[in-house]
Amino acid sequence: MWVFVINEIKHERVLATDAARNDAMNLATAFEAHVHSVIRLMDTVLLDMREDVLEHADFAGYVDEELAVYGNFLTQLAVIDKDGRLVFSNLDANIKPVDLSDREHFRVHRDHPGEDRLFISKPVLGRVSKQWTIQFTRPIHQDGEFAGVLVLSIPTSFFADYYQQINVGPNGSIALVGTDRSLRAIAAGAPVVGRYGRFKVPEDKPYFDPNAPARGYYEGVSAIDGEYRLGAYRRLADDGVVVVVLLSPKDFMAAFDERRELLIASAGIISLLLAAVALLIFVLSNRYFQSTEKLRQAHDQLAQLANTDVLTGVSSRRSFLTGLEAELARARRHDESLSLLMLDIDHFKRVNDVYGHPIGDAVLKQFTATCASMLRAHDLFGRLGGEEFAIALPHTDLDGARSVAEKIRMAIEQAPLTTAAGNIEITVSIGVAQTHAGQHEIDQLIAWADKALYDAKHGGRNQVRVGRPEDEAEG
Ligand SMILES: Nc1nc2c(ncn2[C@@H]2O[C@H](COP(=O)(O)OP(=O)(O)OP(=O)(O)O)[C@@H](O)[C@H]2O)c(=O)[nH]1
Repeated sequence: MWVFVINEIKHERVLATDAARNDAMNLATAFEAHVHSVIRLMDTVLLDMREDVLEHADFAGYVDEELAVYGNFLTQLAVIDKDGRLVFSNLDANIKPVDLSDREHFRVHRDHPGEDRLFISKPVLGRVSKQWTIQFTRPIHQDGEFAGVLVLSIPTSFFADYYQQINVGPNGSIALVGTDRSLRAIAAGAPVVGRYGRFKVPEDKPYFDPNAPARGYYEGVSAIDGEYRLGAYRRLADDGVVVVVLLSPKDFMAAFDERRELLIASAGIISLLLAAVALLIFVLSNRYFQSTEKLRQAHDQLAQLANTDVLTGVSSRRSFLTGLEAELARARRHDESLSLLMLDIDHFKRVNDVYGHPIGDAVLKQFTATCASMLRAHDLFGRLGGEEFAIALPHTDLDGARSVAEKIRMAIEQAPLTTAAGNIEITVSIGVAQTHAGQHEIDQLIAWADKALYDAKHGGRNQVRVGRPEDEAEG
């Protein structure tokens, strides 16, 4: 999810920047058209008035008529003679000649007497008008000689006020820059108007390069206020001016910043929710596994209890019979012998009667321990009930089984069992039966072993008897 959010933010940043570049260029294109038409208009007025000046000795009346057409926005029409003296201004009928020979808009025409071209000056503080104005000038020629300069002034605010109406954001600006690096007009948040005339736009701007395209983008830090901006420019090469639109990321990235914060906040909330859900799942599953584990342990305990005789620790009757069935099946599969011993302690009742039931229990435990010590790991030993036990001997034929039974009988007879009531001697009677390749059922095998045990008891006890299938048949 965070990968998506980061990619989305990157993508939207690119989109916001692209949109700002488009906006800047669209504005620059619109202002270029505006500047172009203003310049053409100024030049037309200049040319008309020059005709009036040249053709009418009392041209002042014609000038007033012409200026009235354009309302207030033309500040002044002035005539400078060939020596640079201001000899006419529509603002002051009784003007005293003012020396303007140092002004660029005079010198540029005087120094190129063969040329009749429009010149647009940088803003100057008018010595008569007392306003910051831009001068549109044309030379006056009489009899092929340079005779002076006609000056039409408009206030810098003419452009700036117009630009100010356009929303370029609180930190954006629109400027009309001369290719001589002086600002002609600017509408911006920064207070730069008072610096007209002194301020020079840094020369590293791409639009000052005569080989650069007439329109383009650039970005960088403003020389006026040090703020980073994205710019679009359009150059009017013939008129020596460039229209520059500067937009600030503070403005055009504001919507993007809001959206980025929204995206990050949303992703954060979703992450927290996912973490909470993951934690919940972890806690629940942990509890589930814990309870499952407890259940499994309880189940194992129950199975253990069900399969084991509590007193002696040997297999319970049910478990022993299940094991015996499995061994019969295995003997059947592997064509092997399987023998069964049935054991019954002789006169066990007397032990209980003489020593008490707890001592009887202790005797039972020691009896099973003695028997178990004589068995192999895969032999089965179970308590069928009371003092009656059974032992299954896999892979064991009748001789082998009889031998095991005899060893057990002797061990019980010879090893008196140690109890709290002293040593107690007991004996055991054992019946043996055998089947080969599992060809008989479990009940039959048990019956034969039972019969052999019965024989041992009636034969005098403390002995081993063998029950054979043929005995059953004969019996
Ligand atoms: N202490 C104790 N005695 C038990 C337990 N289970 C059975 N008995 C006793 O074992 C005795 C079995 O007696 P009988 O079946 O008469 O046989 P016996 O006395 O062993 O005589 P024979 O089998 O004929 O040699 C009974 O007194 C039962 O109460 C037990 O778990 N603990």
